[in-house]
Amino acid sequence: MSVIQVEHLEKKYGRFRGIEDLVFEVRPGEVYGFLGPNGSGKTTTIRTLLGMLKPTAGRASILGLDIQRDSVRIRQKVGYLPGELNLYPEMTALEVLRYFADLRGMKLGKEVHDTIEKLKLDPRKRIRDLSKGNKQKIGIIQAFMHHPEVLILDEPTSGLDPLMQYEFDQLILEAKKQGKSVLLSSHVLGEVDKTADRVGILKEGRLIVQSTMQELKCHATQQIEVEFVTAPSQEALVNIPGITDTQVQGNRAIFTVSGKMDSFIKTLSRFEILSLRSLSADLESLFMDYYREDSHAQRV
Ligand SMILES: Nc1ncnc2c1ncn2[C@@H]1O[C@H](COP(=O)(O)OP(=O)(O)OP(=O)(O)O)[C@@H](O)[C@H]1O
Repeated sequence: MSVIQVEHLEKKYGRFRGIEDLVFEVRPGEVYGFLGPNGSGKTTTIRTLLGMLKPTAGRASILGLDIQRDSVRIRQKVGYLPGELNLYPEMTALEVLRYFADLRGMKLGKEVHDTIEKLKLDPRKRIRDLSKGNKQKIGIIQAFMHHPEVLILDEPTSGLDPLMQYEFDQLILEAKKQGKSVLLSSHVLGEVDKTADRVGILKEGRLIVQSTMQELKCHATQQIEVEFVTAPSQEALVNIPGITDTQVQGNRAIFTVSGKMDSFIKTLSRFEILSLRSLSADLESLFMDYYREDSHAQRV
């Protein structure tokens, strides 16, 4: 059974499009990266799933509960981080976290204090004195604190520095290890690529692509730097299937490989090779292509 099941969900704001005909699922123990540029409908989807907005068509369920009928029970079972967090400015970080814990009938345990430390949040500071990133940490901690089976996080890492992004990834990977399911929205692929199993890309209210991260990586171009024992002739390196660009300098070459590596590796095996180094896959530019192009292709 899917943990989140979305069937032809639509939300219009009067005449204006929010989301249209959304179909996707989040499976048990899966991290689903919900990606899209500004205004593509990520927040509308999440707010509809949590019963804050009424869908204009379609249906969805979370843990088998209907998003319209059972929204109160859903909210109890889900850890939610809203896109915009409104916190009382005069309270300290710790007071706010205690307040969230009280709402859930729990005490702040050692685990929460450990996370406060890991994320380097100063619990004594007042909300009004905290930076955007530090406020975001409070949002993240409250979403995880009651050990929910499902996490729905709207742009959780906006405002976090790379070190904190790393700590956040560890929290997500730990939750995944415990079998939890996560819907993680972002407008940047790099924010979900260490944790997501699958991604869905939204554009103008519609899902234009669904893919596993593995498959997405297969479609991304990748640069491979090869050092040959003796410089190969230029002719020997042209027309290799899957190679979109080759730069040769002396006995070194950088190949831009698109898709599968198989033909490339087989061609290389004819040469005597000193070293081979993979430069990182260019996922970001693949992602930008999806944002730009009008494709409505659907890959799963
Ligand atoms: N209350 C509203 N009334 C009218 N249109 C709205 C309302 N809220 C959102 N929209 C529209 O719905 C569309 C989707 O917006 P939404 O906020 O869901 O996108 P998003 O992907 O979360 O964007 P961002 O990354 O900027 O937060 C946009 O065109 C937006 O203008």
